[in-house]
Amino acid sequence: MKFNRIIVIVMDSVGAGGAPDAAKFGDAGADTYGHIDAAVPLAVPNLRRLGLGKVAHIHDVPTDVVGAYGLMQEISAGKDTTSGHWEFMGNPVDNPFPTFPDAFPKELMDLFTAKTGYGYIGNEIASGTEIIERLGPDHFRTKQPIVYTSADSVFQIAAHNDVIPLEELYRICDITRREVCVGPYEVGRIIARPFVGEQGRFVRTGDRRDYSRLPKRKMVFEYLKEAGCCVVGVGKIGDIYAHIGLTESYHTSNNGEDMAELTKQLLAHRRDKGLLMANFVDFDSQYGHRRDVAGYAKCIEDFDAALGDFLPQLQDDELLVITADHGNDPTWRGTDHTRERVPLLLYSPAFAEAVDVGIRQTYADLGMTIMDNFGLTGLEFGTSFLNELR
Ligand SMILES: O=P(O)(O)O[C@H]1O[C@H](CO)[C@@H](O)[C@H]1O
Ligand SMILES: [Mn+2]
Ligand SMILES: [Mn+2]
Repeated sequence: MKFNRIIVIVMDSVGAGGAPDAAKFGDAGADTYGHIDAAVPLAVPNLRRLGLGKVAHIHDVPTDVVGAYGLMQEISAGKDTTSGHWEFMGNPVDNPFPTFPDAFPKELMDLFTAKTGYGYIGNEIASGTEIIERLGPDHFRTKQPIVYTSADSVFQIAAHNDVIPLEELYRICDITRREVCVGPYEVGRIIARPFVGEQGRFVRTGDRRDYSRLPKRKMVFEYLKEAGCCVVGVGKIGDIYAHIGLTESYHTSNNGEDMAELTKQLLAHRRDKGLLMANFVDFDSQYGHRRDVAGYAKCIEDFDAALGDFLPQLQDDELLVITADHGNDPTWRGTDHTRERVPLLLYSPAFAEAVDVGIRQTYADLGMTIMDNFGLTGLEFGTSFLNELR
């Protein structure tokens, strides 16, 4: 089968457990879908119709499956968003991005001050919502940004909009990306974390911005763009792929906006060939890292309901792919991502039968399938599953 448009939805962090190398990450047994469903049985009729029940450990509700389904395994050295996404598009990350379990060394922070002109408070491993409440008074008093990291390869910079205006925060992040976090300090992402409100009730705004490091290999987006295809990113896609190879990019603030924008772009691109891709971040940022099981379950159910309105809009010449970039089991220890396999759910109204595409050995199988669909070559990693679809 061939399609004119491929629509990829990444449900950020909604893994299905079972990664063979999970123990290397301290995650043997982690299972985002399985553990959420064990706590709050999920009502997800649309995902089930696409075959979710065949690949995730969720309670058994007999359903007529209309999609093709499988799982994908990650080969990248990391379990962060960037590694997962880049691997989708043919660029697995060979060396782990640097992490800083003891916070950033003085040498790096001195460089931060020299290059940005700002001091800093914090410089610790922290949860973003907790650290802004705790250091809020210091932040207002000193006017310095709050710097923190996590188990991921991230340099996060939080500032209240009244202390450091948004554009100034972005400027600090941009300098940090280009001139501070370089060489051995080349972290996966610099993240701007603006917030507003009163002490005790601070809220982070949707103006978060991620500054990705640059990929070392050419990825699917660039091949598509060169071939004259549209490459439309929705949500964090532009940031995650360092704005390379996109023909259009639409920033959004939450899952609801993602679905609305994706639907709008689908309708706007009906005459084009190419890729539309959205990353739905709320699962991860609002619930996974917060270890909020009930909230995560509700978020999945809300997504499923929105999917119920999206699916009937698809045409025969369109293929929908729903997957995830890593796990973030909200029942697991800590507050970080978990190494897991991810579901691979495929659907087109042109499908005649449900097909099991098995356990894919790398996320790059998705990218290779997209290349195959558009008759492109050049990607080093991945095996296409296009011929398996019926
Ligand atoms: O606690 P917050 O600020 O949400 O940070 C989380 O968001 C980062 C990027 O996804 C992760 O590394 C995790 O630390
Ligand atoms: Mn992610
Ligand atoms: Mn995350």
